[in-house]
Amino acid sequence: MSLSREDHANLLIVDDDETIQRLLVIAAKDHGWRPRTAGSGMGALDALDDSIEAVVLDHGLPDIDGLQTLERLRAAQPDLPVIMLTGLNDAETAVRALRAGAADYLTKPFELKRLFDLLRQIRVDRSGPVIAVTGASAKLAPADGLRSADARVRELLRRMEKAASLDSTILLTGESGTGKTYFAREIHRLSPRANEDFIPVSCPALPRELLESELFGHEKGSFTGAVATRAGRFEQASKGTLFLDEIGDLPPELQPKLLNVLQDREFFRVGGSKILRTNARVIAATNVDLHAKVADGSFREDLYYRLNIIELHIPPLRERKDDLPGLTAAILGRIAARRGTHTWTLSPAASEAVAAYEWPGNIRQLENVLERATAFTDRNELGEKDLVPLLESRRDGHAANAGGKVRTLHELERETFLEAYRRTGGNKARTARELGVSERTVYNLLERHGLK
Ligand SMILES: Nc1ncnc2c1ncn2[C@@H]1O[C@H](COP(=O)(O)OP(=O)(O)OP(=O)(O)O)[C@@H](O)[C@H]1O
Repeated sequence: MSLSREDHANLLIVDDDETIQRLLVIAAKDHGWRPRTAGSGMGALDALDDSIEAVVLDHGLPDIDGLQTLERLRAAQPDLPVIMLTGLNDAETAVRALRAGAADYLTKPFELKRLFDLLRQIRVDRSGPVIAVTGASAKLAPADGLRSADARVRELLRRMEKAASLDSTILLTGESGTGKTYFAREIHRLSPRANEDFIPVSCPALPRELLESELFGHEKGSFTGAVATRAGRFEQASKGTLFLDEIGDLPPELQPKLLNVLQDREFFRVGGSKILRTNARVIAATNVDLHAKVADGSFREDLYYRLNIIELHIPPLRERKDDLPGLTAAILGRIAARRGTHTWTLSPAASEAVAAYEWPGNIRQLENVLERATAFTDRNELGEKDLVPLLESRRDGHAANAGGKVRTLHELERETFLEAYRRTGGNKARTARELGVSERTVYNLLERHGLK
């Protein structure tokens, strides 16, 4: 183990190859860093202290490997950005490093310039309040959602961008309305498949037989109503991205079929006997705890691990309140652009009300509230009065018997439905779950009460 300790070092270089160590030290100094070196995983842990701003970590180390070192370093300092150096063609390690929280990875041999560009960006990210992610997305116009004032979300964005280029299956987790679909589209947009199709499929929206046919296609005559042969979404998305929303609702009968297609890329159409192949990249999303579903036997463990190659968890809005001003401005800008009007600002009191609220329906609810608040004002500034009545408390709305007046069943249904629908920020799947009905019933209710 070689370990050189310099006071106030801010970059830890971990590599057992002394030539590379020396090279990196010289380059680091040239780029204004104060390097410290370690030649092993345990050495890296010894060398870590609060002054270290970032780590460059080789995977092939003599004692504990780079991934284990990464895990221990991040357990010691959860926000520590680590750039992993992996071997050529070692995509698996790269994926595992990103899953374990690496900020980025580089395959050896790499250009020093690329490494120090990444390190510079890490510094910028850490010092600036609102930044755009680097790399592929920087070449495109940075989307609103790819900015964050929250360190945890910035890290997520970096991992997301990296994962976009890898073609691996991704599992997006997070509460309803946190932006899983939005992120899935962004991942597709940042991926090499950007010019191909992005095909979303909502698992609970269809009954089992139709979902199977939707995903895998069917042969003519394979069931009543199958009047013609139809290609499924896996075929259509073969060059692009297939987004499986609410994957936790995938019926048990379809889980083995999805597992097969993820493992072997092969499947049959419903009623078909010809093996078909697909190259679709799969992004799945869930707002339920799939672990718990595995534990209670309603979701296959092997499928869970197949889907969860890279997990990206989007925190709820109440845990990233620093992002509220940026998201509010972005959403207001979007509404203004759509309506062809000026945009709006929030008065200090309105901003405070927004910040104090818990946003159970997350970004979708924020969007709905801003849509409604801006619909009825001629002013450029939204005040507390424009917003507060739209921020419902969970206890509100139980007006089934308000004023002792007897309601018709139709009215009660409408109120109960609307309450759940608003509380979930207009999310149909979650409304369905809250009310214990199917998602199709939610569509019927919207229709029946003239809310479509
Ligand atoms: N980062 C963001 N910036 C701006 N708008 C966003 C962002 N994330 C999400 N949104 C908007 O918030 C709304 C809800 O997002 P989205 O549908 O992606 O959530 P979701 O997590 O997929 O919800 P569900 O689990 O209910 O399907 C969308 O209209 C989306 O455009």
